[in-house]
Amino acid sequence: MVTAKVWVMKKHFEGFPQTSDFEMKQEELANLKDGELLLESVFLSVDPYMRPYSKRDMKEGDVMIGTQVARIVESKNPAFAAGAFVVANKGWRTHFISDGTDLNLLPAGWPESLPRSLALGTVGMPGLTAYFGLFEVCKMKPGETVLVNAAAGAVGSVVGQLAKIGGCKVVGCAGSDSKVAYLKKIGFDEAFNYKTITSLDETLRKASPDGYDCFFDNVGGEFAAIAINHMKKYGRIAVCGAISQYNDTVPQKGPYIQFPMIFNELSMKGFIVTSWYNRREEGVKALLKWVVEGKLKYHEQVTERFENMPAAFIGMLKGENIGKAIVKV
Ligand SMILES: NC(=O)C1=CN([C@@H]2O[C@H](COP(=O)(O)OP(=O)(O)OC[C@H]3O[C@@H](n4cnc5c(N)ncnc54)[C@H](OP(=O)(O)O)[C@@H]3O)[C@@H](O)[C@H]2O)C=CC1
Ligand SMILES: CCCCCCCCC/C=C/C=O
Repeated sequence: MVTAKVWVMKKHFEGFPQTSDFEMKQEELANLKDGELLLESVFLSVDPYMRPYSKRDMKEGDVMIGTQVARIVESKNPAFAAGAFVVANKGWRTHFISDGTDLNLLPAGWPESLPRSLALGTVGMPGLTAYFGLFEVCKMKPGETVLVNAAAGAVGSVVGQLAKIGGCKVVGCAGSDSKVAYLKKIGFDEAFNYKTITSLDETLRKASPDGYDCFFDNVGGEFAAIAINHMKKYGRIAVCGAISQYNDTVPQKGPYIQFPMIFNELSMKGFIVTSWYNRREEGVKALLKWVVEGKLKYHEQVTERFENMPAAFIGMLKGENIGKAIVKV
C-alpha cells in the first residue's frame, strides 16, 4: 500500500494566497488493477492560472490543480514501462494511479543533458503558450517589433526569444534589475524594470518610437491600458494573462480601449493554450529542437521539497522566479 501526500486548498484565497489557505493531507492508494500504473511525481509546476482557476473550478477541500513530471514506479499496462517519465495533470500529489489515458510520455529522444522539468516549462505548457500565442494569435512576422510583459517568466522569456528567432525586435519588461539583466542576456533588444521607471508611456515610446506591431500581454490592468496606445496601425494584441488582476478583491476599473482599437484598427484576441493542443506535438518538437540547438535558453527557479509547494506558488505570484517556477519533490 502506498501513501501519497497531497496539498488541498483548505480555504478559498482572498486577495493574495496565504500558506494558511493550504493543508497537507495523506491519501492511501489502492492496489493496482490490470491496465493501471503507479506513478511518483518528480517535478511539480506552480503556475499563475492556479489562482483564477481555483476560484472558478475548485471548492474548499479539493486537491490543488496542477501538472507534474512523474516516473512510472509500477506498470500493469503494457503500453507503459516502469521507469519511464510522463507529464500528468494530477494536481499537487506525490503519488497517484492512472490508467494511462491521461498521460503524455516525454518526447522520444529527450536528451540526457536536459532537465526533465523543462517538460513543465520551456518545452511544456508555458513554452507552447508562447509558441501558439506569438505565431498564431499575434501572427508575428519578421521585421516587426514585439512587446512582452512578465518577460523574465516562463511564458515571457520564451516569447522574447521566439520573436528574436523569428527576426523581430523585442522589448520586454520585468520587476527587478536582475530580471532585466537576464532579458538582455537572452537577447532582448530593450528591457526595463517596470517598478522603477517614472513613466511607462515615455519608456515604451523611447524603446520603440514607431510603436509596436505585436503586444503579448501577460499582465493586463494598467500596463495594458497604457501599452495599447503604443500599438502601430493594424497591431495585434494576444491577451494571454492578467496576473496584475488575479489577486484583486475589488475589480479594477480601467481607461476604455475603444479609441486606440478603432483609430489604429487593432486586433485583440484572448486565448487558452490548450485550445491549440491538437498541435501540441508540433510545438513540443519545435521548442525542444531550439533548446537543443542552443537558440532557446531556459532558466528554472527550483524549490526543493513537496512540503514547500505553497511557498513556491506564493513566491511565483510575488515575482520571486526567473524563468519557470518548479518544485522538485
Ligand atoms: N492563456 C493561456 O493559455 C496561458 C496564460 N498564462 C498567463 O501568462 C502569464 C505568465 O505566466 P507564467 O509565465 O507561467 O508566469 P511567470 O513565470 O511569468 O510568473 C509570474 C510573473 O508575473 C509577474 N507579476 C506578478 N504580479 C504582477 C503584477 N501585479 N504586475 C506585473 N507583473 C506581475 C512576476 O514577475 P515580475 O517580477 O516581472 O513582476 C512573476 O514572476 C500569466 O498571466 C498566466 O496566467 C500562462 C500560461 C497559459
Ligand atoms: C493538460 C495540461 C493542462 C494544463 C492546464 C493549463 C491551462 C492554462 C491556461 C492558462 C490560463 C491563464 O493563465
